Amino acid sequence: MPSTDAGDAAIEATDLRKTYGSEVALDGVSLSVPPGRVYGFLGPNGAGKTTTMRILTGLTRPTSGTVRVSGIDVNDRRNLAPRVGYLPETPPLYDEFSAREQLDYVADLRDIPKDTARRRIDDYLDRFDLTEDADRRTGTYSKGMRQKTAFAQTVLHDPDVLFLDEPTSGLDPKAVRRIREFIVEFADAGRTVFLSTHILPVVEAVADRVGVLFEGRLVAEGAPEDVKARAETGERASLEDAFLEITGDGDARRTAGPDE
Ligand SMILES: Nc1ncnc2c1ncn2[C@@H]1O[C@H](COP(=O)(O)OP(=O)(O)OP(=O)(O)O)[C@@H](O)[C@H]1O
Repeated sequence: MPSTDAGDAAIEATDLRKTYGSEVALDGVSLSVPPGRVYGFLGPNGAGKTTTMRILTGLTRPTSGTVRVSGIDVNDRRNLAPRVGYLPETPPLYDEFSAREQLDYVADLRDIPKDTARRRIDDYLDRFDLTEDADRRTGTYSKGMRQKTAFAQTVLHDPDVLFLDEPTSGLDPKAVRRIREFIVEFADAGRTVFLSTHILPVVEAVADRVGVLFEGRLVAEGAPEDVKARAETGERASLEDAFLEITGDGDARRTAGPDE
């Protein structure tokens, strides 16, 4: 069957606009992510990243524009839900459940067969060093333990496209590495990750493509090397240098010196 680039995209967003009263949160955002890629989504506070992710996962309706994920219109929630995992910035966990109960509960909601669910739950608990605490209430967990539990519940149904909002928030270096490894393995298996984070070294380590959102517009997009090349600091520029240049904070960085 002949195919087009648009038809093949894992995420295809066209001219997204979102207004809240007179506030313009998104002002014509279009993006396309092929399967098997990791897309790093950057932007300063208030740029519209969360709004974009909620629209891409069908949780918020855009004022105008369209989104297809895995070829499915995001308004078609019944067909979309099994294909997509979304880790929001503040993940929903029931304090009174243990990690194991929380994951069992999500497996049930997702109709994952019992044997598969048990195997995956044991695997994720082990992978994220939660096995020993798996039967303790999540309400007694540290922030990092809650984040790891939430990550496991986001991927438990084996989605095709993963939307991650600050997935390494509150995690120790070992757990950050586990998440990075997971993202790379996931993409190597032909699946897609849309990763929003302020932790630029994580993006540099895993992203194939980077988009920078600023005041509701995608102001830079490309391979991390190409986006970095936009920084005036030249060859040795980091993604952070480029981010600060692109979002207009380059002056602050350049003038900060030992005299200040
Ligand atoms: N429900 C809402 N009602 C009114 N304004 C909103 C709402 N949600 C978001 N906004 C506004 O839209 C803009 C974008 O917010 P959004 O949360 O998407 O930014 P963000 O890039 O995710 O920021 P951060 O990095 O701080 O999480 C902000 O000006 C915010 O005040």
